[in-house]
Amino acid sequence: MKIGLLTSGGDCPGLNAVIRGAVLKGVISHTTEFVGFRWGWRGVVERDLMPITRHDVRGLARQGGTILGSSRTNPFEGEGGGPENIQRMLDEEGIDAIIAIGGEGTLTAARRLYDEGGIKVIGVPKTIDNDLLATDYSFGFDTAVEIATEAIDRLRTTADSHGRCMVLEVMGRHVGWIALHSGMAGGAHAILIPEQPQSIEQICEWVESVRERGRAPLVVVAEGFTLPDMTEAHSHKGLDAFNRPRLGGIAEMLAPMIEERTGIESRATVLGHIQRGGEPTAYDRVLATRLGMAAVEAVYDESWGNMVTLRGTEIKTVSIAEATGSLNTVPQSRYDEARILFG
Ligand SMILES: Nc1ncnc2c1ncn2[C@@H]1O[C@H](COP(=O)(O)OP(=O)(O)OP(=O)(O)O)[C@@H](O)[C@H]1O
Ligand SMILES: O=P(O)(O)OC[C@H]1O[C@](O)(CO)[C@@H](O)[C@@H]1O
Ligand SMILES: [Mg+2]
Repeated sequence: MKIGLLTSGGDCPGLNAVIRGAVLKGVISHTTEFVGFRWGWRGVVERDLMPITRHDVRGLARQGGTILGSSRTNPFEGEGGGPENIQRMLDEEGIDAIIAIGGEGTLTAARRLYDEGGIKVIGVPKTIDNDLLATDYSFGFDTAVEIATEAIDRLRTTADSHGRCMVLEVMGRHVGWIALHSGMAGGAHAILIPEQPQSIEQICEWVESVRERGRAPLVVVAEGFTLPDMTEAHSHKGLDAFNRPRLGGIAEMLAPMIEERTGIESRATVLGHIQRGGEPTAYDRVLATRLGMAAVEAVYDESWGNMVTLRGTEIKTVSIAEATGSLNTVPQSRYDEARILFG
């Protein structure tokens, strides 16, 4: 059995741990050979691959990024794209199956390749945003929350020194999980997420009540948050490779609005890709390793078109089609719980 691995979409701490988990499981429990496609689906379409041995994955569990590289290439486009060309390439390379590690887009593409051309593919979900419905948690999320929480802790001391209001922007294109968890962990005085538009008046009310108690207000905002009069998330950095607006900058918009209305000197910090870089936490290393191992088992079970997933504490297999239908948004009850701590 020869398996091709690829990592696609935005990178995420834990991708290398998945690769290591898969390779060790395959080599130790079976006699699997592995190759890696470089730069996600681009490596599939352009036949850019490299062998991966047990030696190559040594020490990888703690290494951030992905040794294979990633991109947002569409596997249905280009000369070598589409199920027929891909199947021909797999046959010529002697590759029996693909394990695609990626977010909702990557997994959707994987499922289409299976549905439309019978490509033998298994998915592994990744996203720091934790927005995939079929998995209770995705690896990378815990690491991002740790980094954001550390940022809040650091902002708090400088905010206290100057009596300033700090607005920290974290990632979260469609959902506010990183903001919610880091905000709760760091004791933020307001958490603003895409699922819950809030008026500037309400935000300022929270900020002023913090000041009245003699504290320096700390607001955490997800990049996808909107004020009620905004029709889409704030973006001023153009489009990404898949023609979606690059988000970022809502904190820089909110901080002067807060300062103007409350008279409290305010500062914005955009955490950005720092949340996606560096070593994964122990939790993410374990989760990613288990998912990598389970993906290899799913290949031997011929569970094509499915992805591995965390359900409670168990790793299960679910249909990608089911998994990518809608997003894992922050439920109202979780926001209401956090809201008790605001102001
Ligand atoms: N419906 C689709 N059909 C075919 N290809 C798709 C589809 N959706 C996405 N893709 C391809 O998969 C690539 C990866 O998707 P995307 O850029 O959304 O990353 P992702 O895997 O969802 O990770 P991230 O969490 O960073 O968004 C896209 O750039 C696109 O080329
Ligand atoms: O790496 P890029 O293309 O800037 O993507 C950024 C996006 O990727 C994510 O980090 C993960 O989907 C989002 O939170 C963010 O909007
Ligand atoms: Mg995506």
